[in-house]
Amino acid sequence: MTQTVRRVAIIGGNRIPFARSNTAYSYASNQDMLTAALNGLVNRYQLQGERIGEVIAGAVIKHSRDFNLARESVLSTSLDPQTPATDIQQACGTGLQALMMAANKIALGQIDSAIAGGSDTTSDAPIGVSEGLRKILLDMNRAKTAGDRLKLALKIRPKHLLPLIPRNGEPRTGLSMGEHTEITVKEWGIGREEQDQIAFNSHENLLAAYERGFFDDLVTPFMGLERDNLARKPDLEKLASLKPAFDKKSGQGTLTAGNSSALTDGASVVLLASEEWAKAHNLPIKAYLSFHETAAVDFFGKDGNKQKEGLLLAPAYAVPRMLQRAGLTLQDFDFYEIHEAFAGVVASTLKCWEDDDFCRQRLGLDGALGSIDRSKLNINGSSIATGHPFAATGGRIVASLAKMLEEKGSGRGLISICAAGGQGAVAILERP
Ligand SMILES: CC(=O)SCCNC(=O)CCNC(=O)[C@H](O)C(C)(C)COP(=O)(O)OP(=O)(O)OC[C@H]1O[C@@H](n2cnc3c(N)ncnc32)[C@H](O)[C@@H]1OP(=O)(O)O
Repeated sequence: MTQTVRRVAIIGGNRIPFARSNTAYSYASNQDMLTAALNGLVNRYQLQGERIGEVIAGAVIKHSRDFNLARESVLSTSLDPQTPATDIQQACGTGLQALMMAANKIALGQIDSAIAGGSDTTSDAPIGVSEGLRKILLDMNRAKTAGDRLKLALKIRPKHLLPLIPRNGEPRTGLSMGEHTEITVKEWGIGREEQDQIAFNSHENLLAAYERGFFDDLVTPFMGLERDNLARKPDLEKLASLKPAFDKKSGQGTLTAGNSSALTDGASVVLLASEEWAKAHNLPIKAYLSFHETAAVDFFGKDGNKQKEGLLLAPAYAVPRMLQRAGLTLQDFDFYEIHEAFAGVVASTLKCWEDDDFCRQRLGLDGALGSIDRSKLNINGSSIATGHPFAATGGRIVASLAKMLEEKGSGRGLISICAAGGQGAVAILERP
């Protein structure tokens, strides 16, 4: 039996405006937000009653009540309830990873249509209870008599009541994403000025994109919010005046609240399909997802490995591997969408590719990949200005890039997303 691989079409996406945590969506759950993003997509492409091949989506910060978040959200929309749904998690790579998995099923002919995306909220982060209290509560739940329950309740001590607040940290190192990035920018000699300029461009580009109506058919208002509420008119002097946010003591810290992505709430989804399905539904194709790749790095020096790598630098490895498979160079792109976890990550990643020694020794190439034309980088803003609801960033980027390619008429765009756990997810979208 032979198996043909089909092209995977991006029809389009939808997201709700992203909100700085503890602001507009303080009382929204992941399910509320993912459902809103899905409903916007359903309305835009008239998918009411449609049985989609599969919905794949996830969240990084989840309550146990979320269960299969993707399925529960599907059941809250007007999609056919016979639409199967799968929940996934790959830290900040979740949205793009969901898309890759859905694309592979379409490419192999297992399904004809899919919706992929994600949702995240740090406003509604689960607060855990201490291990001691958890054990007592479980025992109380199993206790047969009121007396037994009371005996167990009397074991509760003040120390048991300390809550477990989730921390935005890397479990194996105990360092936050920002602390890791401070190490990376020092290693790569990335200065404050370059980081602030990337942040400035992000806000300026996002605001300009909103003004020219670029997001009119990509963003559905939610809970009274019409635009990403972290976007602000940028001011380089103000950016330069902000104090270091993660390295506060050494006097050498360069990451600030201005050049880092902020904790954010939001959700995004993308509709993808086979060409046949798109044609049968009379839906124009914006772009094709032609290549994708993931990579992981040893960021903590397992077994004394001295060649440990920057936590958020895995895309520096994933992109060259993907370029090799695609037979492309780093310069063969009209658009570069590099997720701005921190401006310092964008600058460090670009510097890796410009560095002859890095490319030879770590990537095994014949020489540096070279520079990109920075005027093609994140031209409609990225995570510093929009905000970064972890699992929703992949869908935001894919939907925006597909629309940019549609507007341009033809071309190619590179997506690069770094993720906690030392991982990276990257992809190429093309419009012939
Ligand atoms: C793979 C990945 O993606 S890893 C990334 C995962 N995400 C993260 O790790 C989140 C990182 N970010 C954070 O933890 C937080 O946003 C922090 C620590 C950087 C900043 O948090 P906060 O201190 O609460 O930020 P806050 O929004 O209050 O800003 C601090 C100040 O900077 C100012 N500021 C922030 N951005 C800007 C800007 N663009 N221009 C001017 N001023 C700004 C604020 O107005 C505020 O000023 P004020 O104190 O006078 O009110």
